[in-house]
Amino acid sequence: MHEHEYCIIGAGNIGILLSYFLRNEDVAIIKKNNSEITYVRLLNGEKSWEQRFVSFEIENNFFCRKALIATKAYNVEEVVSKIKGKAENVFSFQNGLGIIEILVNNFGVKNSFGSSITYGVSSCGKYCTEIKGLGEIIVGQLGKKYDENVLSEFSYAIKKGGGNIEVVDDIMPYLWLKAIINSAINPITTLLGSKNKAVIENDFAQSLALKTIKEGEKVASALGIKLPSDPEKMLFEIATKTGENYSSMLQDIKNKKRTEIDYINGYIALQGEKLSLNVETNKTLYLMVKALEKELFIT
Ligand SMILES: NC(=O)C1=CN([C@@H]2O[C@H](COP(=O)(O)OP(=O)(O)OC[C@H]3O[C@@H](n4cnc5c(N)ncnc54)[C@H](O)[C@@H]3O)[C@@H](O)[C@H]2O)C=CC1
Ligand SMILES: CC(C)(CO)C(=O)C(=O)O
Repeated sequence: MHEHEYCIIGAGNIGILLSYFLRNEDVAIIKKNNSEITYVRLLNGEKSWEQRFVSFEIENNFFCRKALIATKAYNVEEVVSKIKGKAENVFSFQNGLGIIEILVNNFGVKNSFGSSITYGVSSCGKYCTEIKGLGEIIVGQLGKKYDENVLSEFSYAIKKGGGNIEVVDDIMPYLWLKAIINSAINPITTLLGSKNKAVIENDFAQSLALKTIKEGEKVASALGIKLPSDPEKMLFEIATKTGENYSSMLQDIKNKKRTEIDYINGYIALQGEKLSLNVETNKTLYLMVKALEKELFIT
């Protein structure tokens, strides 16, 4: 049986970024199929790094003290069903909402950790990822820090590997803040086929983005979630900082891959509807992106 301190599930962009920060720890990479991972590679400006890791399939017999789920949001349920009983503490790194709840339902609140990542990484080939924008990892648990030891071990290891990380008391407001920003940038740039800067430079796109954000703020507030910063201000900051990038949703559509819209605008709209709030803008953006996926035969 494989036993490791860290298992990174998913050797995509975020999985490789995490493997880089944790390169000196006891790490295994868990992959989807039996394709051989000879090494993973990360490009950071002029610098390039590559390393071999122990890797095996999720069906194998293993036990991990910390399992880091680095798949897309729509793969989390399946991953969780496959690692139940094989992992002690489980971390999620997905954009969007409703993910940490899946962990809590399966591993309990004390062993579930959520995060919000503002690094920007994109693929540069098989098992290769490129850092496009520096950011940070904000990590925490639901409501409060239940396991300070696990949080500090993880944060110490990431820092040692050169990553920026902040541990917070309750991760939920951070997850909502990031999701509200994504709810404005991602679908609008996807539908326009534009870079992120379109939501600030195109005045029509900007007013749609601000309407979307206002709705998300209303839903969060009705749920009693106090956002850690002003999402409107953050929209301008993030769209400026990542202005030349294409959002992950637009990249997914360009690559004919499923988007995470269900976990962003879809989730916000659903919560808003349950509270009888007007969430028409989020609902419309959700339906437009789902319609686009269908037109492109993406399932
Ligand atoms: N790329 C970025 O800059 C950022 C991404 N995120 C979030 O991180 C998450 C991951 O994004 P990326 O790394 O870009 O996606 P990706 O598509 O590059 O990587 C996902 C990986 O998970 C693997 N996977 C799927 N199911 C699996 C299974 N059952 N077992 C093992 N591996 C499995 C896939 O084969 C793929 O290699 C997404 O939710 C995204 O929104 C968050 C912040 C920034
Ligand atoms: C912050 C932003 C919008 C950067 O592109 C992002 O998280 C994404 O594309 O998913």
